Amino acid sequence: MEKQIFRNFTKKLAAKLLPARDPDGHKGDFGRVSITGGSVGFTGAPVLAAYGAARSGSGLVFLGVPEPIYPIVAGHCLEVMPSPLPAARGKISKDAFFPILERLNGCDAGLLGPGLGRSQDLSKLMSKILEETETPLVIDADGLYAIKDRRELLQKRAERGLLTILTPHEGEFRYLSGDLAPGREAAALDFAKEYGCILVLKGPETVTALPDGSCYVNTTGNNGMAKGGSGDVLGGMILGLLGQLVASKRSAEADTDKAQFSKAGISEAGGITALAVYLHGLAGDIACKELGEYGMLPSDLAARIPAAILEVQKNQSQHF
Ligand SMILES: NC(=O)C1=CN([C@@H]2O[C@H](COP(=O)(O)OP(=O)(O)OC[C@H]3O[C@@H](n4cnc5c(N)ncnc54)[C@H](O)[C@@H]3O)[C@@H](O)[C@H]2O)[C@@H](O)CC1
Ligand SMILES: Nc1ncnc2c1ncn2[C@@H]1O[C@H](COP(=O)(O)OP(=O)(O)O)[C@@H](O)[C@H]1O
Repeated sequence: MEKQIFRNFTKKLAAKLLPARDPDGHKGDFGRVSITGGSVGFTGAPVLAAYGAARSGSGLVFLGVPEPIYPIVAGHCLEVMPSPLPAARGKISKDAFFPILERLNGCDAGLLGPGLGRSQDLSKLMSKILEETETPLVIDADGLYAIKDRRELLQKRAERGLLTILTPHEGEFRYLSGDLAPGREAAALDFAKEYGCILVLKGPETVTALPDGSCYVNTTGNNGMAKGGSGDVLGGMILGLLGQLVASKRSAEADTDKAQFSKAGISEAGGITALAVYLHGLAGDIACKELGEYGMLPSDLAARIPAAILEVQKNQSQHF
């Protein structure tokens, strides 16, 4: 009988899953991560994602955006390292394939999609990247739209032992052909099993489903987060924590192939993903207490990720 665990994610579990930080660690030990996104009109999404990753403990965060928005994005980046990518009509163009691939291949994890925009060329470009890179990937927002008709690429990555995490809200889940009729948990699990990916179905009580049939149901968050940009912060947080997981495996076993995710590895990645969802909601709850659900912004949430992590760390010292 397959596993079907509907576990409410608690602070105690968060404390257990929060990755330990080596006191002697350097930035390379805490994950190099890459974000690809942005377009004219969507300049905030990639920056919010980048700060979601940076505030979650990433050692190095790279951000690739189309050349026309590069000066705006760079003006919002201090710790994050932005670079301009070839563009056409305000969006990343197909000529960006090699620079994106090269950057991804040098990283522990990549995020594709925040503010990317939509076009046939972008769908082809994203599909080619999914086929070519072995780096673990988080796909969000317009990245999901880009691959909606090429979902077999997810199964192919899974067959090669490559990790892919998808983060749709219910609207995005529907156009990925997800069927919500059986209920959110069952729907997320069906999709994760069919495509061999980790599926984060966002909303109140976000569900993180794993292909092995287990899933986590989140317990944090509030309606002050129902504002454009909150999801972008979450994509970055998942990326940041995933990068740390991959980097820790890389340093623990010198000969580990970062591309291969065993069953145990996927289970760990699922735990880290659910942890990111929990911390994202907790940061939102802290922002809500201070600012209220009307006025709090996704950038306020991103600024409170450190407070959320500290609250979980306090629980670590109480229980372990
Ligand atoms: N500051 C920024 O630069 C922002 C950029 N954003 C970017 O805008 C692009 C479009 O993203 P959107 O999510 O707005 O795409 P859409 O608004 O096109 O959403 C896709 C579909 O889902 C429906 N939908 C939206 N949210 C839903 C929910 N929570 N539950 C059920 N159905 C829902 C919509 O009605 C639509 O049919 C993305 O690339 C995203 O990253 C947004 O995140 C907003 C902020
Ligand atoms: N009412 C709510 N309660 C708890 N969390 C919410 C609520 N509304 C939205 N969220 C969270 O906020 C985020 C919204 O992401 P998303 O729908 O992708 O929007 P966007 O990409 O525009 O930021 C998700 O993580 C979701 O779980």
